[in-house]
Amino acid sequence: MKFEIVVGSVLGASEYVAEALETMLKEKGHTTNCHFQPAIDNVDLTNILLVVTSTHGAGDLPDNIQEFADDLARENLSNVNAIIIGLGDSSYDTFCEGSAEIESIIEEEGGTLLLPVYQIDVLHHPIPEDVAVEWLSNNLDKALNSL
Ligand SMILES: Cc1cc2nc3c(=O)[nH]c(=O)nc-3n(C[C@H](O)[C@H](O)[C@H](O)COP(=O)(O)O)c2cc1C
Repeated sequence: MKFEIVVGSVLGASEYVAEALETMLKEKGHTTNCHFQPAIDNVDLTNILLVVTSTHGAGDLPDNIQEFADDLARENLSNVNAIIIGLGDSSYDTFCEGSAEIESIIEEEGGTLLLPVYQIDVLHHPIPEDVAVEWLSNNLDKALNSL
């Protein structure tokens, strides 16, 4: 399968997660395009959309993914299959709201989430790429079987 990995990050943690996921997916024989500065025109939405994003500000998406999210909300996503991983810190009462925003956009525009959103609390998982790789490895077959 082909994956478009779209990253929202301020401090780099989500980028590490995306890179680790990319390595794992390639090891399993999949193809990946990783977008650290995502632009809707460069993301092939016929592939599986894998969004990895943190939350910043007061529950906001990182700046680098904001325009992509706005553009995504203007698309018809009825043929889009997506997986979302959110990074956040549960000491904020806006825990992982950035990933929740992406989830809302995908659902409102008719897209399909292949798995429930996986939220990583960096307070408890200081190396988020480890749990992200473990989670996606364990759930990939289930996600792909639903296609
Ligand atoms: C200024 C600032 C604001 C943050 N706001 C939130 C927030 O509202 N909700 C949340 O869940 N996490 C919040 N976080 C935690 C980050 O999402 C978390 O540290 C994440 O791992 C950062 O990933 P990144 O390096 O990819 O940006 C905030 C972190 C900082 C430094």
